[in-house]
Amino acid sequence: MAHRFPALTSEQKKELSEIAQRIVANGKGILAADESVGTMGNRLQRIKVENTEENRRQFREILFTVDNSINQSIGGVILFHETLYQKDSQGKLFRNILKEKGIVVGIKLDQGGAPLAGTNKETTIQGLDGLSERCAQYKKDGADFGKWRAVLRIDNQCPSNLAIQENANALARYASICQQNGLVPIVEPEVLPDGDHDMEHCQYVTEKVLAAVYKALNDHHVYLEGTLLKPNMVTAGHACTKKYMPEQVAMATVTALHRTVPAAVPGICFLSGGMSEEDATLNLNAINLCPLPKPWKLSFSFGRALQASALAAWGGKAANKKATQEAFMKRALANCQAAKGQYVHSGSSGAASTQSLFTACYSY
Ligand SMILES: O=P(O)(O)OC[C@@]1(O)O[C@H](CO)[C@@H](O)[C@@H]1O
Repeated sequence: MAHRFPALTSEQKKELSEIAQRIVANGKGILAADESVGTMGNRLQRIKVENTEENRRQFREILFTVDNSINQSIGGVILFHETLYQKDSQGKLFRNILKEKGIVVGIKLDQGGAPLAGTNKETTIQGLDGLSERCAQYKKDGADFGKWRAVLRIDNQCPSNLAIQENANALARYASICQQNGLVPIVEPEVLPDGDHDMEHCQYVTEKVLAAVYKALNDHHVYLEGTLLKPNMVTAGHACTKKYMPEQVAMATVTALHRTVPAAVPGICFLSGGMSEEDATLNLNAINLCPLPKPWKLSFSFGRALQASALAAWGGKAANKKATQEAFMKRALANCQAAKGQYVHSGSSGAASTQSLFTACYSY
């Protein structure tokens, strides 16, 4: 079959691949600060702070106004719609603050799950209708990448073939629409850590899911060099009694990726999925030290594992700004080192950094 209807011009491809590479250059990763209003509410509840627009804005202002040297470890920040249009207390748009630091601005594009009838509580993700128009507007408003999270569960008869195919197709359709509008798509098929399955089963499922995702991306003519993957690390289920070392997680994770993700993909930025901050960093470090071929940058796109200590340090009080920024900077630096396989655990982590951040059936 001849390639008669190219999806993108060479200029579009160049722009997309440059954006993707910038985000993951030199051990940089992504701060996933795209919690929806409800998810942010759960986070704020843990520190007994009311979930108001002003409180969400204040916490994010503290993160985004951290010292400029953050740009050595954070290459991109994913924002929720509300945050893209919010300003700091001096009236400056957050997105401009980030851009001036040389950080690429991203936007969450998926709009939550809808049940797949006839399955064991599986879902597909909504948000494809009108997506092209939304992407065009976000690009005008300063975003250069998008994010879409699809969720797969491990359980009795899960993930079903239907859930795998449907979510892979939705991710590919989203990726294609993003690229048409100049946004690098972050493709996030998350296999949830809920369950008592062992690590080997997670690896099996992750491989099935990723293989379907890359088949669908190819079917939809997605330009892989202008994408980033955001997968789960391969771990045992949260309720599994068997425990695994970071080296074992790393071997299972890189094996699964090696079998399914083409070398054309510039970067793989893991989600943290409820691991403690320290576990997420140690696993990422082990992944980068894994002695298998690794043709992609292996980095992070953490939400909980980059913000838990910072949230705890903040506690809703402006007076804690310095401590909050220090906590955030510390995790960002640790993960940047881990993305280069250079993280050395100091043994002096604060309580918040070793606390499990797991939430059952984590959704929006
Ligand atoms: O698993 P983590 O690292 O905490 O978050 C990963 C993530 O995809 O899941 C969240 C879903 O609301 C998003 O905020 C975030 O981008």
